Amino acid sequence: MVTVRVFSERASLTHQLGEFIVKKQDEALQRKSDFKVSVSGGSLINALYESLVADASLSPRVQWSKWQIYFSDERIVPLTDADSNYGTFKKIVLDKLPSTVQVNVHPMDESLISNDGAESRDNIAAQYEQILPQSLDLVLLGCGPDGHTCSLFPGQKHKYLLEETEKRVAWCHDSPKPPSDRITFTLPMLKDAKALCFVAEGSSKQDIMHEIFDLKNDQLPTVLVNELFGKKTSWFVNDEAFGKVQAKNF
Ligand SMILES: O=C(O)[C@H](O)[C@@H](O)[C@H](O)[C@H](O)COP(=O)(O)O
Repeated sequence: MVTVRVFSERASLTHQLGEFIVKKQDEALQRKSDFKVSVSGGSLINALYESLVADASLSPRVQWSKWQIYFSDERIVPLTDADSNYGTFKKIVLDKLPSTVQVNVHPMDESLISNDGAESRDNIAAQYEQILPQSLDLVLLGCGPDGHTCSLFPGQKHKYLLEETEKRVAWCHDSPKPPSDRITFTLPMLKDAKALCFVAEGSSKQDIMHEIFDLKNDQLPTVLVNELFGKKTSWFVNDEAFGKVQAKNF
């Protein structure tokens, strides 16, 4: 059973998303000295800016210096490339913070990119796995119109990613969403996280929301996440994305 929150106003969605994240931060900081969170790419990053930076009632409650920030998936490009999830997060969120704020961010090691070949790609994933904690306090996720999350894509060609039981970070090749070369958290990494949170907005997500929440097509990575980790999984969606969903219980 997942928790789904549907909003008609963008400002309410981003505010409640921010409240949710700050609550997870505060709970983590009651137990220990830092808050370990991972971020995905795509439209989520703009929502995070609205929630955590632009929202004047929430931004003072974000204890950035205690955050350890990782990436749920990353495109294998230099960190300054327009396609880099780290680069986008830096530009949209981190660069907007006052210069006095210190944040601990853990991007992919870009010095490993120049070597070609499968072995080196596997090594980038393995090296990223090395720097990850055993358990993240919160994993922030997007959902693509094909039902992917992180860089776990549906379909036979990418089944190896969903079938991974050992590696916590894997190399995703031939991604249907460019760029084609990526690293991604796998299900074992998501399994050990304390909480998972999806954000999905807009009419381009209508058909896939229907497939996820009404048809529960278990070939979709997002449905697998809901089924395997439902209790700790929350969705923040808007009316437009949820326009075709009939289900009332999730
Ligand atoms: O690096 C990536 O491509 C993302 O991490 C990816 O998994 C994203 O979260 C979804 O594709 C949703 O993106 P949108 O919200 O932009 O549709």
